[in-house]
Amino acid sequence: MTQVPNTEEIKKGLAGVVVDYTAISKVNPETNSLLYRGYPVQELAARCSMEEVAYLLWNGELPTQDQLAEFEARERSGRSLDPVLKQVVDALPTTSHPMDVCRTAASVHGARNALAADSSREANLTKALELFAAMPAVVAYDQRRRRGQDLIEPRSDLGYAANFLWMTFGEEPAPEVVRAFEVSMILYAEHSFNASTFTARVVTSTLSDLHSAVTAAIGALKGPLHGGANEAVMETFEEIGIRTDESHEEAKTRAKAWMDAALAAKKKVMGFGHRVYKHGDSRVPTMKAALDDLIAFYGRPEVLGLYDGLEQSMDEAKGIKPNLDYPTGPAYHLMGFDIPTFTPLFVASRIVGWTAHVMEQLESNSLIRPLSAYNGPDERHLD
Ligand SMILES: CC(=O)SCCNC(=O)CCNC(=O)[C@H](O)C(C)(C)COP(=O)(O)OP(=O)(O)OC[C@H]1O[C@@H](n2cnc3c(N)ncnc32)[C@H](O)[C@@H]1OP(=O)(O)O
Ligand SMILES: O=C([O-])CC(=O)C(=O)O
Repeated sequence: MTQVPNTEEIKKGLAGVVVDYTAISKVNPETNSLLYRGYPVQELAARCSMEEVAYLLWNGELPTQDQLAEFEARERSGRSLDPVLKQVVDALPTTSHPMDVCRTAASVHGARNALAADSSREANLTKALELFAAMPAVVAYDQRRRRGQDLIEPRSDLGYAANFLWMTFGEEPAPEVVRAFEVSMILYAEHSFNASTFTARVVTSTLSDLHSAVTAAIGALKGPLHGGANEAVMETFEEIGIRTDESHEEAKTRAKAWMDAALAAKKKVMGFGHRVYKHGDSRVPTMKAALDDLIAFYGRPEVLGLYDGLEQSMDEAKGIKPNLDYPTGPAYHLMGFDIPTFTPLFVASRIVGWTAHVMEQLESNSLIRPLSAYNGPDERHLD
């Protein structure tokens, strides 16, 4: 390609630009499908644990029973909140967003890691697993301290998803809730060259380290056009008003009226639309089924009414479909998470995808450095 920028080649937002190969996941908007290392994500969500999916994304194959046992043992041994990290978290104001706490925690993890500067695949696999194991404690404790509650120690008899809920709420979670939560974690784990993963790859392409890449990716995920949308969805539900005494139909009617007014005011409604999927997000049906199970479990038809009303009105007015952040928002609300904890939950899961991409980028690295077309003042000189 010529080094003299051709303005006709400008692709704002890199829309439609194919930047590199990846063998980690395949997003196919034509068939509305998503494969992790060749496996449909729906099959993985139905039949696998989050630990198995993490192993698959990092290693390319599902684990044997022995490999899984070893992997689980390592994950379980890394779940406690490092006392130094706890001091750092405690020193951060509760007015800060929990995503700022996550970003700080990832950075502190790197600064305290003996392997920080070692970017061999072996060291990166170790650091990725350590971060994956440790982040739930940060997310769970941060929500608890904001509620004036103490740290809960992890339980090594529970799987990743059940332990995450245990450390957040200090109660043995119901199997229905664990399953819905685990499905959300699996669906959030990986999605090719999305903005935060691309950020991680850009950082890695400079031969910087894994924790720097993850820290930067957390910053990219925070925005409401990306991961921050799951929080914004629930803020919309709250703005419309969640009335537990309302029927499905009553709630749906109010939600439709809210959406009609929002679209008439040319508002962008978070949780809808996607850069790649234009006919619906491949993950939504699976997460919607998990949300339906939660709604039945908690007996909350009015939440479904709000969900259906917004979705239907948006579809009728603009034909724009929900993305994954749309069903996860109300699902996390029903599970009892506070809204500002929603995007940190996404972080805890996406750490797997980001770090898989860090390792892949290093396998055939090329510095990521596109061109720009200058449109500032013509050359001029100091008087
Ligand atoms: C897990 C995830 O990160 S999924 C994404 C989460 N993000 C959100 O939910 C934020 C809301 N959605 C959006 O802002 C967008 O749909 C994006 C950023 C996700 C994708 O954006 P793009 O591919 O750049 O599409 P773009 O924003 O140009 O939208 C195309 C048209 O659809 C409209 N549109 C897209 N999404 C929405 C929405 N959520 N609400 C209202 N209108 C929308 C745009 O206004 C635009 O209309 P126009 O052509 O009349 O100007
Ligand atoms: O792919 C994207 O652009 C955003 C997304 O859905 C994700 O990161 O899961």
